[in-house]
Amino acid sequence: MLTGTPASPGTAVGPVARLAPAPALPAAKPAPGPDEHGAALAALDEVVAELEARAAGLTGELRDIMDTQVMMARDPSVAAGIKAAVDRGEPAAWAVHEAFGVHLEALAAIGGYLGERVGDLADLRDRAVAVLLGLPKPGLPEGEEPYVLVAVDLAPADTVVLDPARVLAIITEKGGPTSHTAIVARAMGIPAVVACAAAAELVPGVRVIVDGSAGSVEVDPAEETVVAVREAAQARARELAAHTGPGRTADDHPVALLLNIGSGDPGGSVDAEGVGLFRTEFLFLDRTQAPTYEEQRTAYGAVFAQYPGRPVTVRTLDAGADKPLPFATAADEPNPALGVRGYRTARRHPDLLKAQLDAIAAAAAEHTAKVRVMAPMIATPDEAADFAAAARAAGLTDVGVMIEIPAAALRAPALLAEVDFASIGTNDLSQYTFAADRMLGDLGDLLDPAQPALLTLVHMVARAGATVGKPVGICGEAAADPGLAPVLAGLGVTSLSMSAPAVPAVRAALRTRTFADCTDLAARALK
Ligand SMILES: C=C(OP(=O)(O)O)C(=O)O
Ligand SMILES: [Mg+2]
Repeated sequence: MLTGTPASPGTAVGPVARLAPAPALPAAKPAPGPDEHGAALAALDEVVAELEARAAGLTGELRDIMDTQVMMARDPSVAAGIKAAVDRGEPAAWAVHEAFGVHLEALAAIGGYLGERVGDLADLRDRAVAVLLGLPKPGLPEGEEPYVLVAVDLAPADTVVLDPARVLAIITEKGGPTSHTAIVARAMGIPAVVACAAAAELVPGVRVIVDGSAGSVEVDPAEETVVAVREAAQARARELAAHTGPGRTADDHPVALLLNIGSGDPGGSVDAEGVGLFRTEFLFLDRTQAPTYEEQRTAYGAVFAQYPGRPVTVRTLDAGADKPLPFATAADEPNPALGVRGYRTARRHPDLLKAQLDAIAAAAAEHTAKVRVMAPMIATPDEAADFAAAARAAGLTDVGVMIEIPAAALRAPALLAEVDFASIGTNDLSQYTFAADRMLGDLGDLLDPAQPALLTLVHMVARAGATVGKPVGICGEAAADPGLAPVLAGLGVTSLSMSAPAVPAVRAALRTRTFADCTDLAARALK
């Protein structure tokens, strides 16, 4: 039995498949053939064709990530670098390696968001080199058999093409519960265990049982165990399907179940009461300039159209830190998580916020969705008041703030006096309460949303909301945890917002307890 950090709930059984490693250039360099330049370009064409085929079935943010990678492969300076190396007598694989290497160093030196694309460029290089050396391409295993994917960590380009029909579960040696891998796995409903260092020893083909709720991996289980796990999973699926409709406890205390959406909106057909967090960053990422007012208005309208009569909570741009933007974020901040990010971006770029609020208001006027708007990373009542004034000036009437900074939770009554609702972002609130980088798997214990200090802050905000009769929801990953949902309800939150696959288990967890059970659990959790 191996243990790691639970990252996406559910159990699965299947054979291990590993992410193919990057190919290494052989120590002995062969003499160049007659057309090394042609061979190198053909290998690059093959890689591009494959990436384009992957991109074809995608939309939104995932599509953008793939398109950018294709653009990198097509960059004329890469072709020029290959030609120069071949002219100096390098064989094709070496020429490709060298040409990409120059760009890799340059990107890494720039740092920030561009620096983070180093992995994408290295992936292109490795794919082309693998073609030239006749080795398997790095990345996801090929073939049709479903498997349990094991990796050190997953590159964004790998996570975007994960197929839930083939990937039964994910185990990574690194990564934390709020890492990219974990978020994508939860959004796709794939069980996952991260920060499982011992997974390094798992050999391809061995059968494992992955329990994404417990964070455990059983290696080579007995047949009876496999049968029992499969039966339990089927029974669980039947139990979840038995509950539908709005979120409420066994004695009908309402806790609204809302969706977290971004570019990949699951649409209005999901059995949820509306949208609790519409992340708008996807419109702004991978671009050199902000999207225009018209572009934004169209994009927001397309989402509002999916939720007639239901709440859609739009979060204004949350740039900076893990989401740097060339036109909005300074590349040289020594500590971007504590920098000019989230709502603070409006200090330098008030025009960005104004255009966004205007576009949201214009799109809202064209649809019946109950559009709410909230700002990320609000720290003080003054910021809440300024944001509320800007949103109301744009014509928006239901205005809120995210509580992601301990200062905001501590002053919740004063903040709530300025706005209509609050939504607690537990991912960042954990990070700032525990001074623990939300991406670090090593600090998973501190980032555990059941930490009493975090629950104490949630309680303070929920109580402040109850006192003045204003809703206080949670839209961080804590809201997707069925084990924690009754505790959060008992602390007094009025809604839980999560990715679509998480809704049924959270709904069932609430339905099977009375509100008195929930308050009792909450009191015990606080202790
Ligand atoms: C919901 C949150 O925002 P994000 O994950 O987008 O920072 C959060 O911080 O909990
Ligand atoms: Mg946040």
